Amino acid sequence: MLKVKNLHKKYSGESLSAVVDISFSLKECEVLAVVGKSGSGKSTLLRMLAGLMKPDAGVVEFDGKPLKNPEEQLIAGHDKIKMVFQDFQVKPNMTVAENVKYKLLHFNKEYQAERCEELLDTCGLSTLAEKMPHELSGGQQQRLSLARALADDPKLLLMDEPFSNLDPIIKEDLLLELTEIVKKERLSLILVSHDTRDALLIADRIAYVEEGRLVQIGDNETVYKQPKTLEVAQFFGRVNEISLDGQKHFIRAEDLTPQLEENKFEVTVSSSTFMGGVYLNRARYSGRKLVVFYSSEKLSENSNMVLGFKGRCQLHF
Ligand SMILES: Nc1ncnc2c1ncn2[C@@H]1O[C@H](COP(=O)(O)OP(=O)(O)OP(=O)(O)O)[C@@H](O)[C@H]1O
Repeated sequence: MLKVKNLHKKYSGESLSAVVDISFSLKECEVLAVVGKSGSGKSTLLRMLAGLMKPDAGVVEFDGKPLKNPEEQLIAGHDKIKMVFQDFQVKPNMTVAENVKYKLLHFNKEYQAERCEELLDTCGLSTLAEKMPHELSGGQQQRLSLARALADDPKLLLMDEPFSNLDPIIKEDLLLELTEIVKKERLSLILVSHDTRDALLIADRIAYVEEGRLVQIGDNETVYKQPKTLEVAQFFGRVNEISLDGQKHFIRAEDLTPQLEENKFEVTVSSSTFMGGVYLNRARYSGRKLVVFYSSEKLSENSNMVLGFKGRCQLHF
């Protein structure tokens, strides 16, 4: 449904391009997370996908037709592509239900009432229908923004760091609810995030962007287990660079195991920090080289132990 071909964008006055030759496609009902470090070009890409920013080069095709850029039409954007903004964009003087109905004004009263009820139910707002926006919590306001976006009957939702200002558990719940809503409404979703947990939680595929370039796109497990570069690997968690017998091995912290009889080496523990559920340990080997690994028990400082890793856990770039 969405095809992105060789997109390029450089802001005037900037020496580096914000988006460099990005191409990918998105299927119907697919959820794609675009991840990358701050300043890597994620938001710029999303704005071009929404038709809110003109690319310097390249095309965005939606349902087989090139997307019009803002200079080619009176109101920027596309009817079926909806960007959900973080700053809520709700009408402060209307109730929750009125806020949603306002988006349905061009329909008859009966359909308005029916669709409004359905959307409030979908977004978990039924009991709050008569509340004013200022009476809602942050999460509830985000749900209202979503309900309003859904009222426009989009086929593709675009979200830039949704729910980022909420508590982690509330955010996690909302993201899971969002996947259900997206499935129920048969929508595709592109979500921008710098948080790998968001991406793994919600996406079918992950796109990793670095310095404006699409470094890797693939299903979640592939991107995690077979990262194309060390940067992609490190974005998803701590990676140890271990030199053993003159060879370099890249091993995730969770794949370094005490007492394993494979690829073993001796370390001295320098710290063991409780992280809730696991301890994060730092240790030295071969003099001063650092490794990081997890354990279920607290380890004693300066204790010596043997760590190992399975050959199949090695990351190859
Ligand atoms: N309006 C602008 N004018 C000039 N440069 C900009 C503008 N907006 C973004 N940039 C630059 O373009 C690059 C990409 O920015 P963008 O906001 O797309 O990255 P991002 O990955 O979304 O970052 P973050 O995760 O911090 O939001 C950055 O170097 C940024 O400084």
